[in-house]
Amino acid sequence: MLRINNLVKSFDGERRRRRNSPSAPQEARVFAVNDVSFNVENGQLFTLLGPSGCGKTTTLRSIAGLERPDSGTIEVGGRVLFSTKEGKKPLNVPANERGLGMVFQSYAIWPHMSVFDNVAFPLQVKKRGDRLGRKEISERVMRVLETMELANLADRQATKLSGGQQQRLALARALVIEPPLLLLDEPLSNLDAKLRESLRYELKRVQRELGITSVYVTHDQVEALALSNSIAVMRNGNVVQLGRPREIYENPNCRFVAEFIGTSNFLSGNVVSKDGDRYTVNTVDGQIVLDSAANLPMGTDVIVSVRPEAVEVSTTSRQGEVPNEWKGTVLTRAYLGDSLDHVVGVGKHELRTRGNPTTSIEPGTEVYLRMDPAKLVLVPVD
Ligand SMILES: Nc1ncnc2c1ncn2[C@@H]1O[C@H](COP(=O)(O)OP(=O)(O)OP(=O)(O)O)[C@@H](O)[C@H]1O
Repeated sequence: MLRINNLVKSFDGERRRRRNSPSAPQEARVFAVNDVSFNVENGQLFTLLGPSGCGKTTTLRSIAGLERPDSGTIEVGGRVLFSTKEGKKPLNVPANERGLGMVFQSYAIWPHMSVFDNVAFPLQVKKRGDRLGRKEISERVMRVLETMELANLADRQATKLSGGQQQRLALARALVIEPPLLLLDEPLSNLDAKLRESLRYELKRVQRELGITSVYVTHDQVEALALSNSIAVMRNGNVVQLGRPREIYENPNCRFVAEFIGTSNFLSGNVVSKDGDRYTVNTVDGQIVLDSAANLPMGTDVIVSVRPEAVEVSTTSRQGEVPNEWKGTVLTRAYLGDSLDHVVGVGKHELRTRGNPTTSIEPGTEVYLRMDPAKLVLVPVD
């Protein structure tokens, strides 16, 4: 449904020109999007995830037609919206002719209109040939309002809605034109945590029910994991990893991704032996064995990423029965409601563990940490 190929968008750097030195050099151009390619299948929710400034919004705005890329191609449903293919005339379909649905962080509903009119407006301003009759508009608006659970508020003035209802209205307005592609830029970030969580599921339900292909921008990894069929993790204008949520969480391909998605312990070491998929890694505090499909030669410097939930903490030893048992001392613990974290000092390392809240061990206690080889991830050194 959506194909992005080799998209590049740069901006002028800041001109450090002072009044007394007008010839001061301009800073290098900022490559907000630097050779980004990805495809989104029909009916999928695809998320661009990354820290502030990594190029998510610029990618989305380029798809929307609100930024003019330097080069690349953008295709929606087989229709080329932007292209700078060599030897061909550049093509750039204006934003208002792309027919895409957009929802932004600031929901920008029209305050002087009712809920119904807000949703009807995009249909009423369609070009004469494409315009629907009054009855058809009314039916379509009410259908979308029902999906968004706003039908009973159709006559209410838009400003007299709660934040969550206003955001649902913004979504209804984007959906009513039945766009081939829906673009969402941090649509939930203005809402409080509880509302954000409930709207997240609502959004997923609507997206799945309507089968609408969507591109979602967020810096919130929990939101990305909960909502997406696929995630592209971005850094400095590049996509560093692209995959399904579980793949990205369980098999981050570099330290940046492992750090950005969830919490991880990192153990530096080097490969001392390899037998099939089973690696042995030496660290300053002991050996670790783990399973990895990576193909790394002996002596390679690596990082072993250990998710807190992959570490079992216990006051009794099973030395000799299971691999990867390390002895340490509990430094702190934190009760998180549905789980309990211990931070355990082992030599030079401090490892965070996460487990059932019924296991709570006093700081200062000597404990044994056990790490399941199948749950550890070998991450190449960046
Ligand atoms: N109009 C502009 N002029 C100059 N630089 C810009 C412009 N828009 C974006 N940039 C720069 O491009 C880079 C990517 O910005 P972008 O807004 O796409 O990032 P983002 O990942 O969406 O960040 P955020 O989550 O903070 O919105 C940043 O370094 C930003 O400063």
